[in-house]
Amino acid sequence: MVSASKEISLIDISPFTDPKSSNNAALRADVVKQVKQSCLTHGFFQILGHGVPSDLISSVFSLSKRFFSLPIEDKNTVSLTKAVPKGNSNRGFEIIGAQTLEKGTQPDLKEGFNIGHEIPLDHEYVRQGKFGHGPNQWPDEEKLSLQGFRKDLLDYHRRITELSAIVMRILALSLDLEEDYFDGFCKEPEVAAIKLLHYPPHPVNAADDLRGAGAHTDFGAITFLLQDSLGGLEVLDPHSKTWISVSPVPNAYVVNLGDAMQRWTNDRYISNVHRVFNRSGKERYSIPFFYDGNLDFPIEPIATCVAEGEKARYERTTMEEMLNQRFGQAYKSNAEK
Ligand SMILES: O=C(O)CCC(=O)C(=O)O
Ligand SMILES: [Fe+2]
Repeated sequence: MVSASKEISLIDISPFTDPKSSNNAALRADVVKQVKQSCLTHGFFQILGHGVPSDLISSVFSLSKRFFSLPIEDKNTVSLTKAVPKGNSNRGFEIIGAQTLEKGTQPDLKEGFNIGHEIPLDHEYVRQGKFGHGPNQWPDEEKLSLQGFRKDLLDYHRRITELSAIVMRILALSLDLEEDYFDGFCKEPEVAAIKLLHYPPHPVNAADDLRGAGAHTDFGAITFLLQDSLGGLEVLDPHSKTWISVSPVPNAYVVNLGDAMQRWTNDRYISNVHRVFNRSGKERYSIPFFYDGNLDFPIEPIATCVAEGEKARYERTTMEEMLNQRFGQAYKSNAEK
């Protein structure tokens, strides 16, 4: 059963983004309280007042639609299989079925395009063979009528990275930490990545084990998702174990916590299970941004999240170890088939 999403709060974070209200302590405290409540219950909320320009959001959506509507041969000019270093970079276009996010289901009915911070081939993460890292692949804008693709996507990457740092500050405050507690986590935005996604309509007679995106939790710290007006994102309600559909709100971000946040908070905050079915009968587009910080940043329960007498539920690990393991699983389950 899927119910509507009044459970997922819509929070105006402008007291943290708009200089006009940013010295109003009461408004800021109210935002922190609402965010905390959402993190404790669903690990999902939506935000408005985020400051990312709506014309940039529209442009990124329309570039994404133009890209995915190209013939497969054109999309394959920037195929993930051509990314360098070979086999180790996840920058570029991935075909329908490249990922299987839920074990035991068919490969996901979605195609994607991964774009990260612009890094050169001699960047230290690339030289060290860190998984997923390589230079971006850019389509030929003139030939494929994608003028502005690179500029707008990089602009978007910069804006959403800035927003992520602000939301991490709100999260730090919600955990009774200094506002700048997580600042070191994303000193350099190499790891944070945009994923353009396209979901064809879910076939009416599809087998039971077909998903747009299979049930999963997100790998990193926090995800900022733009979804179009069609809906289709579902979040598991941890109490009733029913699926809640996340209603699209124009220009709002769906924000959800990833596994690193659940570990930091010793399970107080939830990295919640979610999935996608595009039952709209139309082409669905969404744009997640995965805010995964510096690879060597330690991930272990934070002292304020472990009460006296309580045990830390997780060993110390790093962002790199967490990402390697989860990425490996999501792509490996296909390779094994
Ligand atoms: O497309 C969506 O609405 C969600 C995608 C998602 O959950 C993911 O890529 O991790
Ligand atoms: Fe996700």
